[in-house]
Amino acid sequence: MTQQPWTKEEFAQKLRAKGEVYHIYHPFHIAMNKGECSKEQIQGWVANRFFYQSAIPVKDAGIMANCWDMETRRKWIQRILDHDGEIGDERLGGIEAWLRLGEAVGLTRDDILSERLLLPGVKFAVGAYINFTKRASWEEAACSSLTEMFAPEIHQSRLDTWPTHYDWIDPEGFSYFQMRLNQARRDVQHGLAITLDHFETRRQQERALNILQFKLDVLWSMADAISLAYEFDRKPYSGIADQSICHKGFM
Ligand SMILES: O=C(O)c1cc(C(=O)O)c2c(n1)C(=O)C(=O)c1cc(C(=O)O)[nH]c1-2
Repeated sequence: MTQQPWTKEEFAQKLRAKGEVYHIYHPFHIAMNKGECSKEQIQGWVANRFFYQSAIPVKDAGIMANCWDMETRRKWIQRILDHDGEIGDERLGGIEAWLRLGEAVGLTRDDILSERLLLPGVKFAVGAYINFTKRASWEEAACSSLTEMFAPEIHQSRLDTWPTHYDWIDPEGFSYFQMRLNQARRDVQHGLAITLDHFETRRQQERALNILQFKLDVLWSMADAISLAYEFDRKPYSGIADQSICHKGFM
């Protein structure tokens, strides 16, 4: 027997309920916001998360390349500009703001851009996200961005706790988190409207929940890789080879 679709309110509620397994609850992130991370752990997280940051506009350009709806593209393009910044606009793009966060935690730009601290596990998780959004329809890809529903809370928790716990971090570095509060809320309004309209049958709605779970898995896997390397001191090839080995390219 085919099950009745959930109403839009019920469906939105089910999507929001997925926040229960957001990476804000990952032990590494909990420790980070309690002030329990060392400088090296914070640096490892910032350098690795940079790869996610720099992948976001590539991911969004891929979504736009699959999208024949002009109204959607006119809104979606803003996500690329938020991260890349606009020529002639003195506001920081997200990628530049993240590089400044890197400097604020004591890394050089080269430490980050050279990818020498990048962990293969983080790279694979980010690659899975990019590849999913390339293959999926733009509506499904939009749905996969909905972990952003939960992101303002994690950005806010960093703004609330880091300045006291990590007073060695130059506060200028926090502007990325500040900027994302409103940008993420606006992105979510758009992504959620697409999702609620597109996934109509119960089967489709369940698929949307599965897509959101996929994205939660991406984020959790990144945190796992960072935690293994920096919390449990088990970087890849630990004890057998140079621990900064990681293949280049191949996305
Ligand atoms: O710091 C975080 O925990 C976090 C999480 C997420 C997320 O939930 O995907 C994003 C961001 N930050 C972020 O800064 C960002 O620009 C972003 C874009 C997207 C996306 O899927 O399109 N997620 C996120």
